[in-house]
Parts: sequence; structure tokens; C-alpha cells
Amino acid sequence: MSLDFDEFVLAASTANLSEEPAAREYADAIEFRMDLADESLAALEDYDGGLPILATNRAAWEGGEWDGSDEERLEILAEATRFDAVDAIDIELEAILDDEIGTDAVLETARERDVAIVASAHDFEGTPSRGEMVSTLTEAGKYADVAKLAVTAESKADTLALLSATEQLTAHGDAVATMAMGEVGSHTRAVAPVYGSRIGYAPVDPEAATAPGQYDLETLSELVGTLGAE
Ligand SMILES: O=C1C[C@@](O)(C(=O)O)C[C@@H](O)[C@@H]1O
Repeated sequence: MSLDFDEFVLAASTANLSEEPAAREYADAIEFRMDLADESLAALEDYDGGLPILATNRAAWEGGEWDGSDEERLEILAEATRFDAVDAIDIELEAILDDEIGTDAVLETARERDVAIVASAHDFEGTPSRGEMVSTLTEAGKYADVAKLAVTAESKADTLALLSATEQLTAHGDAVATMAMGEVGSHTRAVAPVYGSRIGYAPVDPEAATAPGQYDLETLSELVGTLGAE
């Protein structure tokens, strides 16, 4: 697998894999938002780009646009792992912890195919306490190669709490990816990598942001390049 997340990965988020050439100059990977794409498996079949893919098929209940069953959603994600270009998949921690959803099969398929797993949690309402963020990331890390948490910052104190949790877990040797959504949190996308965050997300097309407060790809690449990543 070429995406092992030992170092910071800048992922260009898109629903359209034909944008890969525009991303290549700045990104390390493509985050393919399958939930936002039409015929996502056919698009993977046709993909001939050079950047490795992190496949995400985000449920509507976690801020995405997949509004069918979780069973089908995870089946499609598992199918995505058979493409050589797919080096990583993103699975919601909440799905992993929900016995009724059942993520064992997709997790096992990914492992068998040497595809990395990102276990993610999102808070679109606010920022949990520092302790809660540390627990969520620690829990996510039990199932995944990278534990990811995106929160919504409403104050500078929220952003500091997120960065502090990031620093603590990184110092402990855990692989985490963190970011604060929203305007107040934007700068964390550039700064969190300094504290160890392993993944940054930015849209190739600034008009097609996949989360509030994202920088465009070129800007985030320059900012992280200037500030440096762990
Ligand atoms: O979960 C994440 C992080 C994200 O929400 C962000 O805030 O950059 C963007 C999403 O595309 C990705 O799946």
C-alpha cells in the first residue's frame, strides 16, 4: 500500500475522478467521495490517474449524501477495495460501534487486501471537551490505521482543545487526523499537521468544498508546506 499515513497526506476531495490531473501538482492522494458521485464503482473502474485513492462513502447520518441502506453503502465501499488505486477507505466510527450496521466484513476485506483504514468521527454542532476528543480518537484508533476527528469550532478555545488533543495522541504514538470545520476552525487545517495530524482535506475545485471552512487545494498545500508537518 502506498498510503501508510506515516507522513502527512494531503487529500484532494472530489466526487469526480477526472479532476485527478488538476490535483496531482499539490495532493498526495485523492479522497473520492463516492456518496457524492454517480456510478462510483464504474468511475473507479475507469480511473487511470496516478494519485492513490482514499475512498469515502459517507452516510447522510454523518453529513454525507448516501441516503440508501448502510448495508449497501458498506458493500460498495468493500467493492472499492478491489481496485489497485484504492489504498485506503474511510469508515465512520459510529458505524463500527453499531452492531446492527455490521462493519466486520468491510474491515476484514480491507485488511485482506492491504488497504488502510481511516475511522472517522464528525461533530457538525460543536467541539466536545478535550477529554472526549481524546477518547473518541483513542477508540477510533483501535479499529484503524488512522483515527480521524472533524469538529465544528465555535471559539479559539475549541481550536486549541483540538490541537492539544492532537498533540497528546501524536506524542503517545497514535496516528490521528484532525480538523475543525467552520470559519473559526479554518486555520487548524494548516496548523494541525504541525501537531501531528496525518491527513488534510481540500477540494480541487474551490466551489466544491466537501466541508465548511476548507481551503482550496493549492492554498492548503502552500500553508502546510510553509508551516511544516510533524
Ligand atoms: O471527513 C472528512 C473531513 C472533511 O469533513 C473536512 O472537514 O475536511 C472533508 C470530508 O470530505 C472528509 O471525508
